[in-house]
Amino acid sequence: MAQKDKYSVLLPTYNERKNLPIITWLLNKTFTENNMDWEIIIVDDGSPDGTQEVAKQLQKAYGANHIQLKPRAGKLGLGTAYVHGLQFATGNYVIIMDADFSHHPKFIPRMAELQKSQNYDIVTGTRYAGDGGVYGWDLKRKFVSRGANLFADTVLRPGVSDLTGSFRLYKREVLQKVISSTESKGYTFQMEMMVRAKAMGFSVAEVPISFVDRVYGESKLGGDEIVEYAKGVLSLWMKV
Ligand SMILES: Nc1nc2c(ncn2[C@@H]2O[C@H](COP(=O)(O)OP(=O)(O)O[C@H]3O[C@H](CO)[C@@H](O)[C@H](O)[C@@H]3O)[C@@H](O)[C@H]2O)c(=O)[nH]1
Ligand SMILES: [Mg+2]
Repeated sequence: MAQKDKYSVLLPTYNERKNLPIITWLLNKTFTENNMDWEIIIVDDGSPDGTQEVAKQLQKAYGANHIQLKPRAGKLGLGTAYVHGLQFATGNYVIIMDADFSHHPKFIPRMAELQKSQNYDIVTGTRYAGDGGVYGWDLKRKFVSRGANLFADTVLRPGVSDLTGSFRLYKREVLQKVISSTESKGYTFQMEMMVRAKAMGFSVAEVPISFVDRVYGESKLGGDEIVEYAKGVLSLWMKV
């Protein structure tokens, strides 16, 4: 008999003490209601706000079979947080998402269903197709995000509507292959992953999602990340 599918969620956190209990509760609810096997791998980068203490409480509440804690000593960036977390994933599918409930777990069953329908390698959430959208960002942040997508799309033509978004479902071995060829460390990571996945011939489907800006805490996206991103697009253009 085939083994039952299991979904491993990689959840990078930096100062998400207030968000973590709610996102965990929502994930548990979604997976339980949809009869899906699950685990969450929390990769906390030594958050000064005590995120790890909260994570330990959650592990007690939901069980170590559902919550793995895989912290790192300091803030080493979003891209490498996924690389770190992936080593511990026991599921045959891996979901990456943000911990600040900008990515609502309610989209996960839809992503899983679409994946199954044609055995897709990757299903990505998109803010920029169908009834997807962004809520709560100011004009400047919207402009930066749109501009970043347009820039990469024009230069690299991967044919995916949301390149910088990070709500995605992968077959585990596909994520392993793509991640091992990816060089970016920070926010550029998502875009590089998708461009490389397409270049490697993996199939990608899209689910429109609504991205809602965080309620608690602050975004960690800074000006230097934007410069890194532009550099990342151009260096991929030379390579892929
Ligand atoms: N472990 C770890 N986690 C991090 C780090 N930097 C950010 N995070 C975590 O990564 C998630 C996203 O970070 P945010 O700071 O909330 O990102 P955002 O500004 O809302 O950006 C969103 O949009 C970007 C552009 O579309 C996306 O690239 C990004 O992934 C995210 O979806 C959150 O769970 C945050 O705690 C880090 O260095 N280390
Ligand atoms: Mg956020």
